[in-house]
Amino acid sequence: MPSSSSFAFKDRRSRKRRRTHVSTLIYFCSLWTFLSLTHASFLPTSPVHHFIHHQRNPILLYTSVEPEETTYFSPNVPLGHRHNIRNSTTSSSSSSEDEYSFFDQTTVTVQAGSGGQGASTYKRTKGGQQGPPDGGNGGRGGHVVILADASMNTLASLQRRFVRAENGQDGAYSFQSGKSGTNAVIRVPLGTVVHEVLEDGEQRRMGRLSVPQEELVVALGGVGGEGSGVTANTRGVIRPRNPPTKGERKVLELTLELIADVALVGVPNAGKSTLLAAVTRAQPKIANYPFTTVVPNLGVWNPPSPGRGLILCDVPGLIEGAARGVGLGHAFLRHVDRCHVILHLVDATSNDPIADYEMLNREMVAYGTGQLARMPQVVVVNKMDAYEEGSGEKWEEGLRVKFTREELEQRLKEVMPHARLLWMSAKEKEGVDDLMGRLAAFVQKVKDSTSDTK
Ligand SMILES: Nc1nc2c(ncn2[C@@H]2O[C@H](COP(=O)(O)OP(=O)(O)OP(=O)(O)O)[C@@H](O)[C@H]2O)c(=O)[nH]1
Ligand SMILES: [Mg+2]
Repeated sequence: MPSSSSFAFKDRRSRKRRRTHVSTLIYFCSLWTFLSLTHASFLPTSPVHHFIHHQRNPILLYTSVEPEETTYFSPNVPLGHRHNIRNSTTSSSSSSEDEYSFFDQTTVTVQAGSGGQGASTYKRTKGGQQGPPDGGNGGRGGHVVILADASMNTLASLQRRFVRAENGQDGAYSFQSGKSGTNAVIRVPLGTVVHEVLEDGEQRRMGRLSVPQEELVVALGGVGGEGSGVTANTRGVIRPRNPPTKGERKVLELTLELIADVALVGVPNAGKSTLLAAVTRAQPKIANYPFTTVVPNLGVWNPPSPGRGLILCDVPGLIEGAARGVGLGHAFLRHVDRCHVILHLVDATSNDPIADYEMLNREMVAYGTGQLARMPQVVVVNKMDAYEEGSGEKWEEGLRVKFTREELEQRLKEVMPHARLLWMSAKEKEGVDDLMGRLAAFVQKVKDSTSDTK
């Protein structure tokens, strides 16, 4: 039988335990209320939390339990996930913008470095007295230099719109001249022409970079200030008389001029890039959709036996209205203009190869002063493998030929100014060597005749 004192002890103990429980409960309830008001998103979802959070920051609203079906951009997608989606769409949209802009012309502002200050110091003699002036000259400001880089083929990488060279360092005591500022180097592809844009909007040609590693100084750095020091050439001055000068600042327009022997011209998907890849080491993008090429690609074809090679320019596909600028036609036709010979590729599997051929010639005649119309043209029908026997697989791939080979040849010759028509398959590399051999001889003839007439 428990004693009365032990009963009293137990009673006190159980009351104490109850009190502890109640105070713990009160503590958790108040903590709950506090957290729900301040950090609602960390807590399990309840309509109250939703409401509070929604009011404060609807963008950050998401449930702690991910909904079964998440829709992109829904506020219910966890934040990290949503960020990924956003990033990927932003980057893809910007890259597609990049792809469809034509980077052969850009404007850049350059600022050469200013000269450093000349020092105005005096030699300290043993007794702490001031000796003769010993200030060094300020360093020269860095120049802005344009450098021809053979590994580049567009101005696309020139994202910086403002280029600044380093300032020269200041001179110091004991005849220490300041270090010259480092030059700023702008790398551009070969064939870049540099113009200075003057204040009245007029342009002054500064030069063209055509040899690898060629340099063009476009903005001169400022001259360093004169120091006070006595040297063999200067008598020493109490205060430097010639202050440093500022570096030049210029607005430059850079234009990429591609000069090739042969321009590969054709409607989108004709196989121009396939031909370039087949005969040169260039690796243009090739795909079965129009406008795969958006920037002209250059490639060098080397003949099998030693001789003169050919520079080929794969011009992006041209469409109706190109001469008026449709589909960046102006920019592309400008490159055709600078070549010696046009290689006109006709796609045998097009819906209407003859209409394509005539349309392209119309555009070339309409472009500029009509000089493209006078440019010699070699016509070649591509994708002749589509006619080959057993071309069943090709039909499955969706290649269709509207006319037989003879019909197409006859119809083309009816609209062509001459009867020299070549056939090839750029993909299967059939007829390609023959074409290139003839082309090289023809280009040489054209070059010889133009140099004769000059
Ligand atoms: N069967 C066959 N397909 C070819 C031939 N030449 C090119 N193609 C295909 O035609 C499609 C277009 O080729 P591209 O070389 O990208 O055409 P492109 O003229 O450069 O096209 P754009 O850059 O859009 O102007 C690709 O799927 C090639 O594989 C060929 O001789 N035979
Ligand atoms: Mg192409």
